[in-house]
Amino acid sequence: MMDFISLPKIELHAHLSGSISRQTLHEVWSHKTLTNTLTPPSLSDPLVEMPEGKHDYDLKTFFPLFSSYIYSLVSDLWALRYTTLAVLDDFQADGVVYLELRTTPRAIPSAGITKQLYVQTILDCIDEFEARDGCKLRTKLILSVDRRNTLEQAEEVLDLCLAFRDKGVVGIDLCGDPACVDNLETFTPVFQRAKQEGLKITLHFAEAEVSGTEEELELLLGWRPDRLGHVIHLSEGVKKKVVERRGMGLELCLSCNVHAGMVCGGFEGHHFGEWWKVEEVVVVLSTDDVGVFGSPLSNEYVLVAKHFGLSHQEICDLARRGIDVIFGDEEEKERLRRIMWNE
Ligand SMILES: CNc1ncnc2c1ncn2[C@@H]1O[C@H](COP(=O)(O)O)[C@@H](O)[C@H]1O
Repeated sequence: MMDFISLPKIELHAHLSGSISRQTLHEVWSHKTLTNTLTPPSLSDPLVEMPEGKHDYDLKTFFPLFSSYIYSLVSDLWALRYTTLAVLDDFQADGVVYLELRTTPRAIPSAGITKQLYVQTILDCIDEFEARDGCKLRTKLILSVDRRNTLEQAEEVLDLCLAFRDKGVVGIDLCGDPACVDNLETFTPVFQRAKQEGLKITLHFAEAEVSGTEEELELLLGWRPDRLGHVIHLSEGVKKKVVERRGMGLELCLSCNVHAGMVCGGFEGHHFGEWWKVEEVVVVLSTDDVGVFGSPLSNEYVLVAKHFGLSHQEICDLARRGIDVIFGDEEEKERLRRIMWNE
């Protein structure tokens, strides 16, 4: 039996706030309860609010979880640092050697946190973590534009990407509730400027039926993304266009899609089966929100081995191919080529 935790892995689609484990959220809650800093004081224990084993959040219940609960816990510098370091620890313990974490810059006025300080704090945590003895995990940051953003807010995200690009920010993302489909054209100048500046682009793509219209997907492809996340509701025509782009990274999140009911037919029916052998694209298994959906990256590899019959060699090849589509530099790619398993 292959050791899927020891297998060196690359994670490219992980949302910071969604990657915080329930245990870590519980620790934050306990600390705030003891220090009388919980707001509101009636906020329930994460282990009660999100019981261990509950992973059936769908797209309707999932997004409010952040705005109405998790953000109330991660609401000051201490909690932001504590949870970010715990997330890095969790990925490292699962055998992840290269991580691109993404997050939506969030100002927290009650704690004196600007979006700039939010990003700086996360980058500081990454530096601190990497300076630890024996640390094998290297982490880069992607900043997310939320579909609900205004043009000004999206511009702000891009400005932050550019301001922090020498300090660990490597790309820009479009995320958020796929039911918000009206605003997208507004963002075109932002993603055009990102491209001109040489920033890498990844987009949540055809995550839900409403966000899988020909019109939307054409628009998103027009921004010339380097990678696409989820890629679920694609017409044959759009699939062909994705293939024709050659070398496009596809961040596929099996457990998230199955637990959230975003795909039909369970794991066997997941479109991983359709894409993983397509030579023109690079499939990268990803967790999306391991804190919510509960399946660490090692388990995503277990799942594809089990449901799609990948051999030991095919698992190693799948993990290594991700190197080609990371947003990190050549030096990082070289490091990964040295440490990732060939066989
Ligand atoms: C089903 N998968 C998904 N689809 C779309 N957006 C998602 C997502 N999972 C997470 N997010 C986005 O990430 C935010 C939380 O992390 P950050 O505060 O940014 O670190 C969510 O509010 C949502 O906008």
